[in-house]
Amino acid sequence: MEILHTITALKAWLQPQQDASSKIALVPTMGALHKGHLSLIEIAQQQASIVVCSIFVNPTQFTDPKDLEKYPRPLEHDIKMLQEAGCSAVFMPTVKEMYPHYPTPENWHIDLGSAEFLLEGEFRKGHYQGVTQIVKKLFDAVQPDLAFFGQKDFQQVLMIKNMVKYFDLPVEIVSCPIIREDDGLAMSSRNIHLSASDRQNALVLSRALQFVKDNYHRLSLEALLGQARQMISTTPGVELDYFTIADQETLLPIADQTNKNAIALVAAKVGETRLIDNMLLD
Ligand SMILES: Nc1ncnc2c1ncn2[C@@H]1O[C@H](COP(=O)(O)OP(=O)(O)OP(=O)(O)O)[C@@H](O)[C@H]1O
Ligand SMILES: CC(C)(CO)[C@@H](O)C(=O)[O-]
Ligand code: BAL
Repeated sequence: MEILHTITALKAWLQPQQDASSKIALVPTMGALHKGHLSLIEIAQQQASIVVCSIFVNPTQFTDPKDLEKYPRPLEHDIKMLQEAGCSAVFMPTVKEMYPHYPTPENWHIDLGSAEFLLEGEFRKGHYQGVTQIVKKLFDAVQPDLAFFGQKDFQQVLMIKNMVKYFDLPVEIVSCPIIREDDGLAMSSRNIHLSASDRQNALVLSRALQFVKDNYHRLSLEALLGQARQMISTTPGVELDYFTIADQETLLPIADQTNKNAIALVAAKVGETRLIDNMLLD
C-alpha cells in the first residue's frame, strides 16, 4: 500500500495507474479506523480497481475546539488496518497541505440547501461548510469516479450530494450501511472516549431507534417520539440533543406515517461524548 502525504505525490502516484478501464474510489475518513470504515473500503473494492483512503482530521468542520484536540489519532494502527484490508493507497496530509494559510480561514461558502441548518447543522453551526470544503479539496486531489460514505452520517451524505450537484462534479456518491457492535451500538471513532458506564448507557440510542422502527405502523407519531425521547432522557448520563422522525430528502419532520421515505435520527451526549445514529423506517 502506498502512503502519500502531499497532493503532488498523490497525483504523481495516481497518474500512471489511470487507464480507460480503471476506476478510482475514494473513502474519506478522519482515521481511528474501525469495522465501519473497513466496510466502506470493502464495498469500494467491489466497484473500483484503485481504492484510496484519506485520513485527515479536518479542523474546519469542528465547532468545539476540545473535540478537535481530543480526536483520536492512532496513525500506525490505521495504516496497518488499511494494509491488511488491501487498500491501494492512503492519503494522510498535514493541515498545512490542505489549508496552506491555516489558521487564516479560506473563502468558502456554498449553497447546500435548507437542510444544512437542521439537526447536526443546528448543533454544529457551519459544520457542513467545513465538511464540503475538505471533501471538495479531496475530490480535486484524487479525482475519484466514486466516493464512499457511511449512512451513520446520513445528513453528511445528503450535503455531499448537494455539493456534487452544486459544482456538477463527475463523481458518484455511494452511501453504505451502518455497521454496529453486536449489542447495537453504531461503530464510531468517538466510542473510544466512552467509559464502561457510558458504553452501557449509549445503547439507549440504538434501542430507541429500533423501538421506533418496530412500532412505526403501530403507534402514533406523537407516541413514538414521546416514548423514544423519554427512553433517552431517563437514561443516566445521557443528554438528548434531538430525536426526530424526518423525511429522508428534506430532513424535516414527517407529517404522518403515510410517508414511505422516513428516517429516525438521534444525537445525544453520553458522558462527555456526543454520538449520532439513525435508522431507516418502513
Ligand atoms: N458504523 C459505521 N458504519 C458505516 N460507516 C461508518 C460508520 N462509522 C463511520 N462511518 C463512515 O466512515 C466515514 C468516516 O467517518 P469518520 O472517520 O468521521 O468516523 P466516525 O466513526 O464517524 O467517527 P466520529 O463519528 O466519531 O467522527 C464516514 O463516511 C462515516 O459515515
Ligand atoms: C467526510 C469526512 C472525512 C470529511 O472530513 C468526515 O466528515 C467524516 O469522517 O465523516
Ligand atoms: N463522521 C462525522 C465527522 C465529524 O463528526 O466531524
